[in-house]
Amino acid sequence: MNQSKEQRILNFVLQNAVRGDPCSVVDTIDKYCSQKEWAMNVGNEKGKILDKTVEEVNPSVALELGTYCGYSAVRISRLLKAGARLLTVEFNPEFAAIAKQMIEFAGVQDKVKLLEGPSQEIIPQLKKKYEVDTLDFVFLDHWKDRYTPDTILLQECNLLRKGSVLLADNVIFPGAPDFLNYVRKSPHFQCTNYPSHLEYMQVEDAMEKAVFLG
Ligand SMILES: CCCNc1ncnc2c1ncn2[C@@H]1O[C@H](/C=C/CNC(=O)c2cc(-c3ccc(F)cc3)cc(O)c2O)[C@H](C)[C@H]1O
Ligand SMILES: [Mg+2]
Repeated sequence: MNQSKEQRILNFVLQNAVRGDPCSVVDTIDKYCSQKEWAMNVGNEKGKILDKTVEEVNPSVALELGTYCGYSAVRISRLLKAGARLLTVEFNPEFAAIAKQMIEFAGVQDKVKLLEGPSQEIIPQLKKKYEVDTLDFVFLDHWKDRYTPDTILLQECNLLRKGSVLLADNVIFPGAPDFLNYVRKSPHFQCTNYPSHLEYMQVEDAMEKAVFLG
């Protein structure tokens, strides 16, 4: 049975990155996906916007929707202070298994909890089952038509507090038009757009930051 692209990415990391070094894992994925096979990791250009936002927020509790291979989970968790944690949600078991190995190889497993299942089921469990009070930071990078329903669900579950920061990937390409419409029209969010480019390509893309106002 021939390997999946995601398995090939993981193997390339296991053979070429430095175990326990999250930066080398991120750089090695970027090397593979820019030179050999494109994949939908946030990439290095938008990754720098993600880094800056995470450093600004300095979250104690962060949530990621759409783990995929674990690129942004490793990228985010490498910046977290001692004791801080990232909860990352992935409903595809094959991708969850890849991401788990990626996270462990990078040595960030103590900071990252991978929750396997659909976000619409996991989000309502965060308070009771995963002992979350409120979320300081949320990275949205799953199916683009799920950004809005999950943002509404986060509010309904009282998981956002005044100052909680949402950062959404791909608001230009593939695009998340209803999400942009929702957060920019809502009196509960203060939005900022960060123009960039699609990972590993010269296609325009952007990230949107939406700060919850309470
Ligand atoms: C209903 C379940 C919802 N709840 C869910 N709960 C848990 N996990 C979920 C849920 N919904 C999805 N996931 C997981 O998240 C991942 C999905 C990620 C999706 N990302 C894109 O589609 C994209 C496309 C392009 C792109 C650009 C140019 C192109 F030409 C082609 C593609 C670029 C990009 O940067 C992109 O992030 C993973 C594959 C999938 O299993
Ligand atoms: Mg993306």
